[in-house]
Amino acid sequence: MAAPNFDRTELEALLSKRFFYAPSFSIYGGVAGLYDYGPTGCALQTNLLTVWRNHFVLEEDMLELDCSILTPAEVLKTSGHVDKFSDFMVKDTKTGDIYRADHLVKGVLEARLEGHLLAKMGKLGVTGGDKKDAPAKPAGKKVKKGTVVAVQLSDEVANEYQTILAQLDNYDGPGLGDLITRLDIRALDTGNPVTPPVEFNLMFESSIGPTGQLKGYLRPETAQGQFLNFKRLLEFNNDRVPFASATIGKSFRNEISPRAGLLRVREFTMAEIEHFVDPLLKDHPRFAEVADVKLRLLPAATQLAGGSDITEVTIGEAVQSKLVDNETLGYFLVRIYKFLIRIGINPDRLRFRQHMSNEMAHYACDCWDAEIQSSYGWIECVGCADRSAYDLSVHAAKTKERLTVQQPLPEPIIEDVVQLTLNKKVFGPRFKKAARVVEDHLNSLDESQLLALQTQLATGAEVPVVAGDGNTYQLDASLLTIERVQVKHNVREFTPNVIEPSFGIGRILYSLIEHSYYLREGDDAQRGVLSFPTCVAPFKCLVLPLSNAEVFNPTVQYLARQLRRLGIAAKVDDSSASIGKRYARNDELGTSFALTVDFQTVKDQTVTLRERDSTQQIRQPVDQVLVILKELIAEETTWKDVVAKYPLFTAQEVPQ
Ligand SMILES: Nc1ncnc2c1ncn2[C@@H]1O[C@H](COP(=O)(O)OP(=O)(O)OP(=O)(O)O)[C@@H](O)[C@H]1O
Repeated sequence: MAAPNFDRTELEALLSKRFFYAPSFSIYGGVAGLYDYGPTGCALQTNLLTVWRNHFVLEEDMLELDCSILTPAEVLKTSGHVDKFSDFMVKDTKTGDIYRADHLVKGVLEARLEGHLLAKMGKLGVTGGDKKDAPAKPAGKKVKKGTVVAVQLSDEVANEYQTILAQLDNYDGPGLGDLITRLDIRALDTGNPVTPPVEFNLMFESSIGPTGQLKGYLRPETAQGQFLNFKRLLEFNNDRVPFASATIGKSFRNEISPRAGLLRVREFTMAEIEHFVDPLLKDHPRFAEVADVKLRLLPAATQLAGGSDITEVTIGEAVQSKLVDNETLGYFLVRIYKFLIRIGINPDRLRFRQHMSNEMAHYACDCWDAEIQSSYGWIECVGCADRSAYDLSVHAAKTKERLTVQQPLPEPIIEDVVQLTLNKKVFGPRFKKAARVVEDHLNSLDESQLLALQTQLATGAEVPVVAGDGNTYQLDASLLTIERVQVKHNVREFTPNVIEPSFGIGRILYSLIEHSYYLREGDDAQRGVLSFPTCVAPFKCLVLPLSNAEVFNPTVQYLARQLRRLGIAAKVDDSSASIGKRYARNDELGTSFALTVDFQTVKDQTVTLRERDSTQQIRQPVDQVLVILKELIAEETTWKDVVAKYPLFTAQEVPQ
């Protein structure tokens, strides 16, 4: 749902005019899901990432990495992406248009509910939907695109639709297929029937090197590079956990149907953290600092009951009641919240949604998405999952590298274990080339399986086993011994668990733009303003001479030089447009402050300083204004404090 009076078309026109971002390759017709950032969007993204680095990497003492994007297939096979990183798609049976299955179900059910609402109000409504957002037409009826047909549903059916929508992320492919058949879900744009859902892997495939033999993929997330460097990172951190690594970089996903601007693209910047922690010690040393922070939570249980009501609790309470699995996960939820608020996300349009069981990877023990509400609805912008020991374990098993922590124990521990010892003199000659595969099979047996084998061997019989190559081998008691022994441990060895906050920067950036946008009454028309907090504003200060009269040049040049020296991103606008127009232009860019040089400046070396949102101005000597500006940008003072200290300068005193 959009903010009141919000018009996305107007905002998109502003973003295009002020070159925040634009479709890539547009003069060749463009490619869906690929965007170029212009000077304004680039500056906004850079500032957002600077805040991110300060907030996470510096504040939490994280180890930043920059790893390869091109990834050998073997790595992503081991991580599970080759087999499971997919979404379900359906095809319009007549036009061949492709839809992501869950998005189609959502679009159709939402349109039916909207039609139901209109019918209840006794109206035939027309929504402003365009082709891509067009609600479903009733089966078989020809209806103009963008039209919602008022069709009253029974309360029972309407309730069922609400419940399905609340749980949609919990449906797998077959589940979506059942819904499509049972509810007669049809293509949004044509009303034609669609095919059953089929799985589509989202990774872009490539080959590395000239032979084409080494298959690879463009990485779909930055996490794997961090896991593969775990040993080096651990050593860098003096062999101790917890610690966190972080990466900012591009990821690639061949999205089935990218239709929502920056929110669903095929190439995007991610900022990901992997926090490695002892599985037995998931408390967090700084949890007390955040325990009282209240978050808006949407628990899995609420969604499974078909609801969407927010539970507002402190993170301390949420962890204590086990709603949030552990302190470290809770700590990161608050840190994510604070980051998003800091850059200007509206806290009332931010919630943390817990994953339902089917939605969560089988190895994850708890997962929450920071969802931000925009005109596109509630959109996941940050995922925060406890991935347990999955990633390090699978890479260790595949590569035989020890991706574990060895922790010296204060007191040695004596442990009873079942030990397998091979009689190598007999084992090697007996199995020859197959010795390795039989040994691997035996090593893969757990204690109870080993004990069962020992019982069988003790009878003196030959025992057949099927090894990893699919062949059967005969074992007898001369080949091995299995016994219970006591082992003394001086170190504890464990695979750390990983808590992973994963940020989609483009989604955050777009949501921030929507939350910052408002319209202000101008002299002739309403003007858009992007009210970015100064820390992320693409440009902090505009310098403008009243006109292009020569007399203003020395002060304008002086101000520009001083702002450069202070490291303040500024723009000089000496175009011939009126002052009002130039202010308005910069309000659209989200520029926080403006310095105006006028005839009085020439007389007494004073300039005006204007603040974007209040449009208030003060007038002070040039060097004094620079000091004030520096303090404002460093957030050492606020505009409220400034106007409490210096008299306001009224607009009519600046001729326009
Ligand atoms: N196609 C995309 N375009 C832009 N950002 C994306 C895209 N896919 C994922 N992200 C961002 O990366 C973050 C982490 O990715 P994750 O794998 O958790 O997303 P996801 O659950 O696959 O997203 P979705 O269900 O929306 O496709 C998301 O929170 C989101 O901000």
